[in-house]
Amino acid sequence: MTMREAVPVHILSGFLGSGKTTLLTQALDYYKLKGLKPAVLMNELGDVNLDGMMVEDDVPMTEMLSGCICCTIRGDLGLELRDLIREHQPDVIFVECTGAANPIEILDGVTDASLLTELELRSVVTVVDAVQLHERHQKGTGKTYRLMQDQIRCATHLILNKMDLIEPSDLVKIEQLVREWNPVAPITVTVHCQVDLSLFERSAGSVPIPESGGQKEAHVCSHEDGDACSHPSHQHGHAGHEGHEHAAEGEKHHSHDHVMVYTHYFDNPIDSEQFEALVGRLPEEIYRAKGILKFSDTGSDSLFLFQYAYREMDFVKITPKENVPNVAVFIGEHFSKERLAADLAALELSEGVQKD
Ligand SMILES: Nc1nc2c(ncn2[C@@H]2O[C@H](COP(=O)(O)OP(=O)(O)OP(=O)(O)O)[C@@H](O)[C@H]2O)c(=O)[nH]1
Repeated sequence: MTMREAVPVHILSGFLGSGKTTLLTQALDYYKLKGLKPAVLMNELGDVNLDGMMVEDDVPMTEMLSGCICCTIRGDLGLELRDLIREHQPDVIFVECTGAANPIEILDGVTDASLLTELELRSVVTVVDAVQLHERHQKGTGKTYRLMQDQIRCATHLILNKMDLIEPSDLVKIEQLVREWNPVAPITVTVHCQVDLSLFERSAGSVPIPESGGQKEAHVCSHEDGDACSHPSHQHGHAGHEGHEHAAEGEKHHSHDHVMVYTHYFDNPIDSEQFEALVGRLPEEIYRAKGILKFSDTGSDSLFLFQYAYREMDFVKITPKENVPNVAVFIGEHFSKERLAADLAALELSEGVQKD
């Protein structure tokens, strides 16, 4: 067997809807333009991979669905990465975490000792939704806020995204906040994640891999209590939160245990205006939604990729090559799935009534 160099791996982290897929698609184009072969491991909480629709067919992609790689399916991460490498021999791999994932747990999976010769973790890039962070900071509490903190702390690069939605005066505050939590990672301020993509190449060696046996204590995060992570590349002890070790695996709490997902499959096309009105009325506990929708009022065969992230709605017309489900995924905390399901079903019902 010929020895290949270890494949560089980049972890894309960031809260739900912050812009990870937006960054990923640009990074893939960047590598392809250089004549290189990128691959993707994508993890989604829901049971359909809608973000995967944004990745072109020539990019090898492994999907880990219906769970979060940072906990429920973490054990499979190393195996999936290894299979991806052996099957496709990519030049670089991007791991897109679910927005609810704590990246430090994924670091654990990626730096598994048995993988050391095959892959090399190069960076953890966290995309920060500046609007969400700002608003949640003003409230100052909540599990989501603490998860965002962890995602920021564990990054080797920070992308402060959605600047078009932020007042310049707030930007200063957000930058200060992020700096407090992560004093070392370079920060890039962006709209639609437009960064100099050579950052992925410059990041060489910034996340040293533990030497043997995984040395898991070197990068374990305590999320529930808002503690700092002791990251291998920047062991930043915060006042009162010195580098710490975690309790045993079974005692770990995950800061996204509270995140709920509801997936709705539509049997029939629905009215676009009624759907928009419904999304406009969603409770604030539902902070992310996406889907592929077939509307009854926008011409024949019109399919739309639907995005909703922190009260911003977006519809893009798509023409998929294969049959795709008519589906919407809703993600949030403590919302009533039954009520949402009933509201969505009512859209289909009212369609039927209109047609009769
Ligand atoms: N206004 C604005 N919208 C943005 C910006 N960046 C991304 N978006 C939009 O935000 C939505 C979510 O972007 P994604 O890239 O899918 O976010 P994500 O982090 O991959 O989302 P999850 O995978 O669900 O966690 C999309 O509708 C994007 O078009 C930005 O800078 N400004």
